Amino acid sequence: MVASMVRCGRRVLLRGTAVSLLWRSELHSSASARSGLLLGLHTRGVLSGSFPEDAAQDRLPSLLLSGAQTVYCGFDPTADSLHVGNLLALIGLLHFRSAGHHVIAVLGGATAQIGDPSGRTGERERVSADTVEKNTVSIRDSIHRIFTNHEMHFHHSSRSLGTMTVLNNLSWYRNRDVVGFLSEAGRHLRMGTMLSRHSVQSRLKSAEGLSLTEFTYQLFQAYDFHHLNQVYGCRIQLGGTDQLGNLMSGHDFIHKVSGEEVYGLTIPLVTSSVGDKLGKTAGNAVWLNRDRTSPFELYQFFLRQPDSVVELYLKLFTFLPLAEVERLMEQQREDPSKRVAHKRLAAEATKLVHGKEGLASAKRCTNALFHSSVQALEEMSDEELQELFIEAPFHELLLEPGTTVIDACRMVNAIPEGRRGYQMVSDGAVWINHKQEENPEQVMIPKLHILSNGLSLLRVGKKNFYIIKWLSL
Ligand SMILES: N[C@@H](Cc1ccc(O)cc1)C(=O)O
Repeated sequence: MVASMVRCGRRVLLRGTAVSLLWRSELHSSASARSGLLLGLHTRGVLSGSFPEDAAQDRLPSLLLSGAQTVYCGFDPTADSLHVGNLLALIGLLHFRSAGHHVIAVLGGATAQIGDPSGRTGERERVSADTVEKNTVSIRDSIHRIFTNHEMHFHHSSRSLGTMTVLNNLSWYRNRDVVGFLSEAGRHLRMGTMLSRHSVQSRLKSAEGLSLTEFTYQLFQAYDFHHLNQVYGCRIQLGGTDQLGNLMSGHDFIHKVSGEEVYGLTIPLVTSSVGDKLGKTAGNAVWLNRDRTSPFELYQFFLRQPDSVVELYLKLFTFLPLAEVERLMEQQREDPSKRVAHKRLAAEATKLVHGKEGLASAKRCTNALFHSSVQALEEMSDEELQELFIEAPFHELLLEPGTTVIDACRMVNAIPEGRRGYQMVSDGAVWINHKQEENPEQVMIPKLHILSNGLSLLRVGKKNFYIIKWLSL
């Protein structure tokens, strides 16, 4: 069993007293709408630390109370979809937006081509400019979708939301000449400090080492922060705990250029007990784009989480008030077999990522698969059915009058040829639309064997599924 935990949650506990004092002072400073945001996020576990470390004590809370701030977080489009691990950073931005602050998601069209060495044991394979561009489009869409879902389903307060902007950092590097950039920007970072970063040190010590390209990464992320500071007045950057070095470089850079105080806030990296990033166990990443991970799979991923983490995940991955989380946990303790907490977690997270329709699809698929519901099967679209039975071959067949069960099985090569196949059906190995069918000569009957959406779900043995879409002339 994979028990999960928030890795830097431990760090928070170690420094517990100091940190909670830091965030608590914000609560005392004002009762205005934005008060308690940092404390609230820290209590939920969404924020784990800040840079400068003592800023969370008074300067940062006062800044947040002084008026709407601009907060940013960056994502490198090295794949065509974000994954569950990135969801927490988006949720962090959404909390700030709900509190009336303006948020910017930066897509690293430029930085994805450099490759961030933070948290990586080896150099990334180079991603071509074309691929990065395609990835950027698909990730931009998913970020917009998630922000819209949040606005529609999770922002219940009368307070107005801050703005949300998605930018691509390639737009400010595309026309920069390399000599100009190095001679201007490069001067604001010191080699000694850059070399001391954990991401650099750990790689320098490894057999693979670190390329110059990767080493320059922190300069780019620092410059991004500076650019957003100049253009949008952005003074806060969010990032995973592995981003701390990059957040510090941004802080140093801006401090050198303008003397302005800016802040970094870290979000815990959620890892499984075996140390994998959340959702990346056994090479099976859980993605936020439907064509990679269906709403049903995402729903099941949260549903399957061990009991030990469900409370934490409700705080991290949903916007439910803490009192509601507590109430759910009480119900869960009363009757753990009902899995109320898991179900709510799965529903909330799926609705955030895929909207109401996505959640309905996840539930339909769950009913069709695990509760053998024919009605759910009947309501499913071709796309859903294929998502559900990812491995199952999909066949489009012409429905001729008199087609029998054995004909259908043979047409999709579900059973061996000849006598053996015939015997398998008679022995009860074949199920159509969740009903056992033991008569090979039985004619395929509409409504029973063929659902009103023109589909038949054929199962041979325990888990060999075949989807047939019947076409009639
Ligand atoms: N370095 C970040 C992504 C990022 C890119 C550009 C930025 O300006 C900020 C962050 C990561 O790998 O997660």
